[in-house]
Amino acid sequence: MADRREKVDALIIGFGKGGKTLAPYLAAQGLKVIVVEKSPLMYGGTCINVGCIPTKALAHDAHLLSQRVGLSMEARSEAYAQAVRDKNALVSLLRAKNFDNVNGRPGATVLTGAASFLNPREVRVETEDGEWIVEADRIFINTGARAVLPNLPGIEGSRIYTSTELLEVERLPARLAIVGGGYIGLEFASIYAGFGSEVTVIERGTRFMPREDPDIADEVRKTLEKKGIRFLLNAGVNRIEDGSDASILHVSCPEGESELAADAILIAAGRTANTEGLNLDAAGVARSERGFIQVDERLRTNVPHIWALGDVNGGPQFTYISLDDYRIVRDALFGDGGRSTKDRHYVPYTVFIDPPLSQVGMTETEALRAGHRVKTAALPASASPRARQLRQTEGLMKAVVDADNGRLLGVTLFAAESGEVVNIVSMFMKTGEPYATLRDSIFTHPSMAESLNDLLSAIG
Ligand SMILES: Cc1cc2nc3c(=O)[nH]c(=O)nc-3n(C[C@H](O)[C@H](O)[C@H](O)COP(=O)(O)OP(=O)(O)OC[C@H]3O[C@@H](n4cnc5c(N)ncnc54)[C@H](O)[C@@H]3O)c2cc1C
Ligand SMILES: NC(=O)c1ccc[n+]([C@@H]2O[C@H](COP(=O)([O-])OP(=O)(O)OC[C@H]3O[C@@H](n4cnc5c(N)ncnc54)[C@H](O)[C@@H]3O)[C@@H](O)[C@H]2O)c1
Repeated sequence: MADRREKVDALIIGFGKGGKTLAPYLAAQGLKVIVVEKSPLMYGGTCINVGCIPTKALAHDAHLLSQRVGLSMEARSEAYAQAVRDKNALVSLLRAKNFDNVNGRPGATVLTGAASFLNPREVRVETEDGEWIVEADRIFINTGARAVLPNLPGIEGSRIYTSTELLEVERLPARLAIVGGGYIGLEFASIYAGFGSEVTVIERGTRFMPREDPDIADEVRKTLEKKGIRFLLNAGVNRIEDGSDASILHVSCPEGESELAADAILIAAGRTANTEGLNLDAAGVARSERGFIQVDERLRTNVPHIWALGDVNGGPQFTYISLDDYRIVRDALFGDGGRSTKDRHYVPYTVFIDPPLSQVGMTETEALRAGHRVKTAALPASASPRARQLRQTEGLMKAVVDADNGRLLGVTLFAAESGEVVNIVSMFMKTGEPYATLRDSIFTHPSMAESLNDLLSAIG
C-alpha cells in the first residue's frame, strides 16, 4: 500500500532543463504539476550541478591561472582547491534557486525520490518519507544521461572517476589520464592542464576532432599540446592496475604497448540515457537500439500522453537543445503544434577548451561533400586586437561561403570569446543574407565580433 496517492495534470520525471522550464509554464496555465527528482543534490539537473556551470567555472579559473607564470605546484594545487570550493558555492546557490523556481510556484511541487512506472498512467516514487503513487494525465520524461563506463579490467579501481566524481575532488591530480577525447575529455584536459596537471588523453578514434576540418583540428591539437596535453590516438586501454602510489593504465596504440602512471583517471567515453529504474516496459514506452527513448519530431513517445525531453530522447546532448525541447512541447500543448525538431537550423556549439572552439553550419569538408562549390578564408586569432588585449592570441578562424550564391555556409571560431560570437553568426545565417552583409556590418571595437569583418573580407 502506498503511503500517499496524488492525481495531477502533469508529471515531470527528472529535473532537467526542459522539464524545469516546462513545470512553471504548465503551473501558470492552471495545471497541477509534480516534478520528481531522485537526488536532492540534483535540483536543477545536470547542467547546473555537474555539467556546464561547474565545468565552465573551473575553466574560467584555470584560464586565469594559466596566465600566471612561475607558480609552484603547491600554489597551483591551492588555487585549484579554492576554485573547487568557489564552484561548489556557485552550484549550491543555483541549486537552491532552481528548486524555488519550481517548488515556489502555485500549482507546482517537487517530490524527491526515484520514479518508476507502474502502468502508463501511474508512477511510483520512493521518497524518504515513504512511497507515493502519482497518477497523471500527461507525463514528461526528462531524466538525462550518465557516463558510460567501458567494460575493462580494473574499471572499478580507486582512482577512476566520471566527470561528476572528479568535479568533487579538491586535490589537484599531478598526473591525469583521460579516456575519451570528445567534449568532456577535451574540456577537462584543458581545465586540468590550466591548473598544472600533466594530462594524457587516450582516444580510440584515429583522428583528432574528426568532425572539424583538418586545418582547425591541427591548430587545436597544436595549441593544446603546447599547454602540455599529450594525445594518444587510435589507442585503447587494455586494463588498469591499482598501485599503492598510482594507477597504471596498460595502453595499446599503433606505436605499441605502453604503461601510463596516473593519480586520477577520468572516464569520458560518452553518455547514455538514464532509463534504468524507470520501468518503461510497464508504460509500454519504446526505446531505440542505443537505449534512448524513441520520440517523434514533436517529442511524443509511442504512448500518446507520454513525452521525452532532453538527453534521454537521444537528441544532441546540450542544455540549449533540452530547452528547445521544452519549446516544442509547449507549442504542441498550447500553440499551433507547428514547432518540431526539424526546425533546428544552424545550431551552434562550443567546446570550452582554452581558447574555446565554436562552430555553426557546415565545415569545409561537409560543404564539399554536400556538393557546394566553396570559397574559404582563414584568419589567425592573433590578427584580432581584442585577442591581443586579452592575451589570448592562439587560435584560428575560418569561414566557408557558397561560391555560387554568396551565402555563408559555416563558420568555425577557435578563438577567445567565440562562445559569444558564434551566436551572432548563427542568427545571421538564419536570415539567408549574403555573407557580404555580415562582412560589412558595424561591430563595436575592440571586440572579437569585429573579427568577422576581417575574416569575411578575406573571402572577397
Ligand atoms: C561535464 C559536462 C559538461 C557539460 N557541458 C555542457 C555545456 O557547456 N553546454 C551544454 O549545452 N551542455 C553541456 N553538457 C550537457 C548538458 O549538461 C546536458 O545536455 C543537459 O544538462 C541535458 O539535460 P536534460 O534536460 O536532459 O536532463 P538533466 O539535466 O540531465 O536532468 C535529469 C535529471 O533527472 C534525474 N533523474 C534521473 N532518473 C530519475 C528517476 N528515475 N526519477 C527521478 N529523477 C531522475 C537526474 O538526477 C537529473 O537531475 C555537459 C554535460 C556534462 C556531463
Ligand atoms: N560544451 C558542451 O556543449 C559540452 C561539454 C561537455 C559535454 N557535452 C555533451 O555531453 C556529451 C557527452 O560527452 P563525452 O565527451 O562523454 O562524449 P563524446 O561522445 O563527445 O566523446 C566520447 C569520446 O570517447 C571516445 N571513446 C569511447 N570509448 C572509448 C574507449 N574505450 N577508449 C578510448 N576512447 C573512447 C569516443 O571515440 C569519443 O571520441 C557530448 O556529446 C556533448 O553533447 C557538451
